[in-house]
Amino acid sequence: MVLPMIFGRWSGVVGGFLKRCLLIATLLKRVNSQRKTMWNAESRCEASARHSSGSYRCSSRPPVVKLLDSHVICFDPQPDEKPVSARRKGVKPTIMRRSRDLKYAFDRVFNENSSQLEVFESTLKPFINSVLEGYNCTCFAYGNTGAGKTHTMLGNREQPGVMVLTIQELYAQMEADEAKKYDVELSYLEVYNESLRDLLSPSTPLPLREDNEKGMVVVGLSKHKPKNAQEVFKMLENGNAQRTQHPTDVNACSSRSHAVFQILVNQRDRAESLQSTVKSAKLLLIDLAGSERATNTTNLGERLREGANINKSLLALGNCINALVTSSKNGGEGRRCYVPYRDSKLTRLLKDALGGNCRTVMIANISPSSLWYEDTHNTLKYANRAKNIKASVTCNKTLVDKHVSQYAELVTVHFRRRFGVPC
Ligand SMILES: Nc1ncnc2c1ncn2[C@@H]1O[C@H](COP(=O)(O)OP(=O)(O)OP(=O)(O)O)[C@@H](O)[C@H]1O
Repeated sequence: MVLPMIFGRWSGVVGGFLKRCLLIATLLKRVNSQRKTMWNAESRCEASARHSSGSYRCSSRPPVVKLLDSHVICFDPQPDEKPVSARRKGVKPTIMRRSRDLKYAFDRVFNENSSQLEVFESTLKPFINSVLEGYNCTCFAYGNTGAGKTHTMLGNREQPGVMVLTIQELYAQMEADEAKKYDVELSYLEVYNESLRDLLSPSTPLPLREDNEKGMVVVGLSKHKPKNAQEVFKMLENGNAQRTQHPTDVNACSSRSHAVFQILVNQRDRAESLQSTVKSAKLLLIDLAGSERATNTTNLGERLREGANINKSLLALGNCINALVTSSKNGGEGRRCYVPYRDSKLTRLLKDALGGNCRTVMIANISPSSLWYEDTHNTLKYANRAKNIKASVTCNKTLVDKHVSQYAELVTVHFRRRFGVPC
């Protein structure tokens, strides 16, 4: 069933830490060339079927958001003025509540007709070059349950999401680069009810440890070395089949866990020399579970417990964002704020992505329906705050000197190449 636009889903993108200045710079505070915060915002509305059982039956009220242009979205807009003739006849306005007319600006706000490709091009595509240059990057989708996060991140066969498009583009660029040798390692896990589970090699809950050099390490997480994009898609599919999803009254296929897909790209020069540059970068693609109000749902038992854990971790994420924003504001004056990363597994995992050496793009998915009035407002406030986080990013590059014992081997290789002797 195709429903009118008003009942569809809107998804938004708030992007951050992009080095290139894409869009609305006016709201963004720049520090220096290495410390720039950029955020994108997108909003899309889908004229698609909606799971609308029980209390989620579609409303005929006007949408609670209005796109002013590709950078600004208005929450709770003033209702359009009624024609004078209608007012004279005593026709009541359709919206009785006081309009707040709040405007939020982001790097990019998409409309209901934006394709997955457009979303990808404004969010993750610029990150592919960054990853190949040795910068850590993260993309995560945030929003209330049923707002379209999984659709944006994973999509489906007809409309592949940004994760799929990113993998495709990443492999295309690596294969086209003849000067470098790439080595890809990936892992896929979920945070379910505050425990970590491997999605590619199901096991008991995994512990999380902090390592001085490697950052956060999930002990026992399986690592895989795909040879091409097709193998990555297969792993992604297998992992998604293992992910905890259950129908709720909001979403027939609701994600009950946060899914974290990690790709580690190592690269070095193909040409043999005594000194070579090794670059490595981590790309995290995260589909967060959706926030849900117990009063807005009829979830009971296990679903209610899952919902409470999801909300708890998203609240912890919000607290970290608040603290990081305060730190960014105080940064210049030397006052740093305590960031409560340890409040949840999710924030511990995302520590580097949020406040470390990482470029991050946040995708904020929202619904235009007045049924989600408070949730949509919260998502916009969340994203609006997050765009003020400033990151300091550096390239993960090491110069490797060959050991003397390897010199003889190198000389032989050069000699053979020069005289056409097969190695
Ligand atoms: N842009 C879109 N185009 C077409 N269908 C969409 C779009 N956004 C969402 N949907 C559909 O809406 C439903 C709910 O979306 P989705 O599962 O992505 O929500 P979610 O935010 O991930 O929810 P949860 O947090 O509960 O997992 C799905 O059936 C999905 O296919």
